[in-house]
Amino acid sequence: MIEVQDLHRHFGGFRAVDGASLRIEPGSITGLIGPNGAGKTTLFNVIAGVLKPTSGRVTMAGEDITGLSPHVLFHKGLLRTFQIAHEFSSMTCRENLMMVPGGQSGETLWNTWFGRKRIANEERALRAKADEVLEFLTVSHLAEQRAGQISGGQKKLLELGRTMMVDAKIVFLDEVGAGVNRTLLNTIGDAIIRLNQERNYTFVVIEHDMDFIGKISDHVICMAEGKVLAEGSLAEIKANEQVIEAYLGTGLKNKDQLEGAPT
Ligand SMILES: Nc1ncnc2c1ncn2[C@@H]1O[C@H](COP(=O)(O)OP(=O)(O)OP(=O)(O)O)[C@@H](O)[C@H]1O
Repeated sequence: MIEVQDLHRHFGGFRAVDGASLRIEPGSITGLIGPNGAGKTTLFNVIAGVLKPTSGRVTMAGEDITGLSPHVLFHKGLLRTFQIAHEFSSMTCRENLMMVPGGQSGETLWNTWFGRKRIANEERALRAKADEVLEFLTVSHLAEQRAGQISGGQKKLLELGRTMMVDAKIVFLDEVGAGVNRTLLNTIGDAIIRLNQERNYTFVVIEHDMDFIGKISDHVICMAEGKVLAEGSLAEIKANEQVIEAYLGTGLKNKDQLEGAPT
């Protein structure tokens, strides 16, 4: 379980996260919603070690993980997805997946000279794992395609695939649906549900698309002005007066987001 206690992240005098407290249960898929500027991404970045908190505490299975670096959290199985870095865009999708686990033997000169056979075995295993991931995500046909040339939605799938190359326990996904067509969004949603049910992944997903949140989440948390405003099922959240007010208060576009109308 991840427990966030009274977390703050300020930028100068501005309180992007302003005393947020929440729990993420193991094996759950939590949808994190809230109007634009609510502090969702900042909260993610603090939990995943990308930003240091101003104050507050984050624990994982009782262990204090506050302020640990993304690298350390990665090895504990907590990760957030990142866009494919520009330098990797000329590599194929398979190669992008094979790059994920750090510390392969091939990385040192010593091993290059003395461990050719082991490196070849490792590479074979990585390649097989990458192909298994692509198959799981139903995108085996992209194996040889350059990552820079696939669609935005396919990139999101590849980002999700990278979490499968390590033993991820908790994955934070930020706006998986932005600019992704409905068919691919369904594929991403199905992959999230299958990873949760078949491989016991825990997910926390930021998304403005309420249909998507409704489809995948078993628990929804709504943030506004850096705080947790309400928790419950999507239906409960949508009916919550404070939530409606928070969305209304930040403009019509945000209200439409809550109702699931096209924006
Ligand atoms: N590095 C930064 N420096 C200053 N202000 C920041 C910084 N990062 C975020 N903010 C501010 O903090 C607030 C919360 O931003 P954040 O991106 O966390 O919100 P969000 O809920 O993810 O919004 P959205 O749904 O629009 O992506 C915003 O007002 C934003 O402008």
